[in-house]
Amino acid sequence: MASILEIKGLEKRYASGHVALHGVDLSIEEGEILALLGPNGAGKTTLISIVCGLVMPSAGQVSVGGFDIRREYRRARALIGLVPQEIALEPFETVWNVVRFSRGLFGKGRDDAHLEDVLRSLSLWDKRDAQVRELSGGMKRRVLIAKALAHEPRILFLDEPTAGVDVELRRSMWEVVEGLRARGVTIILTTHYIEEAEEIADRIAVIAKGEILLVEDKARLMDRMGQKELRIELHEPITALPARFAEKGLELIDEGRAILFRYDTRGPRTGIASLLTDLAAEGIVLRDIATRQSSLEEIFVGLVTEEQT
Ligand SMILES: Nc1ncnc2c1ncn2[C@@H]1O[C@H](COP(=O)(O)OP(=O)(O)OP(=O)(O)O)[C@@H](O)[C@H]1O
Repeated sequence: MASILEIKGLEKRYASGHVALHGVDLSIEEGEILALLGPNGAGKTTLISIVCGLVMPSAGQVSVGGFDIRREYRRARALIGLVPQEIALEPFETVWNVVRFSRGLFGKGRDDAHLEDVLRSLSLWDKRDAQVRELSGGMKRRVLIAKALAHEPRILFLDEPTAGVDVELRRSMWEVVEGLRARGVTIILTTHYIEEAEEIADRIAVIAKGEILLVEDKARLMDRMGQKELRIELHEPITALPARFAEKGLELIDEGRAILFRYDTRGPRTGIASLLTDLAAEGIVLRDIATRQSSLEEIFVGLVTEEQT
């Protein structure tokens, strides 16, 4: 599939001397959802701002749909929709005018059918004549998305779409993103909520201290780096694990009612079979066993900590 965004050797040194981006390379395929995951201050907003032409890069190249963001700024920018972190909307303007003006700003001709389609897809059609100030926080966020889609961009940036919103609103934003994906919009979202990346992204890029630590297909990442946990419920609680088990990295949890065993899915042997035999030999009777894949959160924390040590 063709790439819609190409970033090569991107550097940003702010006037303060702070290096916010350090040799970033990234290629985004048309139609995918990429989550740019990183802790506070990692450089996510700086990266988006450069692609959108709001911040000047110190070095490197960025092209959107084949257009260089500096030499062919207008053509590149026309392909991008940006949903900023902060809600900045004119309170007395109607929803309809917000999207109509935004389309006009990009020099696009009037297309009421497209705007209706965008508003309907974001469940805002009934609110088209309402003023922005009358809307709930969740609706205002959706208006920001509608505004960003008004000029028919091919790529949409969502900068921390759910920062500071409650769990319910976060879920409804995820549904909106899912709907946009179904319409073929390429989406790059920044987040420091791992749960968010895990839920909606096709690929995950991890950024820390201005460097991309990895970019990988979500499922493959979880598979490659994933550890599994085996939780063994005991029939009777025990006070301590026999010494030979401590060496295997077993942990006694839930006040002696369960044992936790972490194993690597990539190894030639998991060690589960011998563990179960050994437990039986010690007279430990099992009640139930369950396995769990480690979450992206554990993978992420592992990566960022590895980088810092
Ligand atoms: N205008 C600026 N001048 C100097 N330093 C800046 C400027 N803007 C950002 N920075 C610094 O660059 C680094 C990256 O900031 P950026 O906002 O890109 O990070 P982020 O990953 O988006 O963080 P957050 O998740 O907190 O939004 C930070 O250390 C920040 O303090």
